[in-house]
Amino acid sequence: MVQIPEPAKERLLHLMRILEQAGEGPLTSGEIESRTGWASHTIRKDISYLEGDFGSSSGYNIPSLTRAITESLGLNRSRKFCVVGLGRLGSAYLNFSAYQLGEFELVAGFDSSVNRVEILKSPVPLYPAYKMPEVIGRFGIELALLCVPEASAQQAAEKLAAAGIKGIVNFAPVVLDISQDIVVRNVYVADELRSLAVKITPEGNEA
Ligand SMILES: NC(=O)c1ccc[n+]([C@@H]2O[C@H](COP(=O)([O-])OP(=O)(O)OC[C@H]3O[C@@H](n4cnc5c(N)ncnc54)[C@H](O)[C@@H]3O)[C@@H](O)[C@H]2O)c1
Repeated sequence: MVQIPEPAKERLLHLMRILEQAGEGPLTSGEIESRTGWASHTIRKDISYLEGDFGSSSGYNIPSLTRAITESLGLNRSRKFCVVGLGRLGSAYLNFSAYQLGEFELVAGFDSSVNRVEILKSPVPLYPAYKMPEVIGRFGIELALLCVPEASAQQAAEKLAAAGIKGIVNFAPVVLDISQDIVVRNVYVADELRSLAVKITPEGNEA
């Protein structure tokens, strides 16, 4: 199988979201360019990593291209995930409707506060944090959204690692020090704002 470079994978994931919203199609590389700002040759190069025939002169066939991206990126099977830390942020993710879209299945929530677990209304079962090893193993949970305070994040991540979790989306503003076998994505709003600020600041302008 062709090795797809990481930046191309990121763009293909973004393209998948565009395809999901594009309706019947077909969709031309020019239309993709105008929605993303990526150069047409970059789009064509990214799509060339995929196996199959999606058409291109009059536009890409949306269902075929979506299927090819899904298969090439290994997204063609369902994965179970949990939310750890059920405060303001974590409890919002418990009810996020996008999870009903398919490939990710929310199966459990955990919090160190037994009281929180008992009072919160949730579409999935909630457990005290000490049950993470048992529940994660029993359901085969692969991924976790980590929504605990900064001071608890490292310890909670270590517990998730010991329980066999494979990937963590870390919302706490701390860089986790855990096994490199576990994939971590850090999601910080402050970083996104910084990234915007960098982009809108003219080069060399220190103000
Ligand atoms: N990434 C972002 O852009 C962004 C935005 C907002 C908040 N945050 C971060 O998200 C985290 C959660 O924020 P919040 O406002 O929901 O906090 P919160 O205080 O409302 O909730 C935290 C929850 O985590 C639980 N908890 C604490 N230690 C735990 C552990 N070891 N195991 C399981 N549960 C544990 C607490 O009982 C509490 O219910 C914080 O680190 C915050 O800085 C990030």
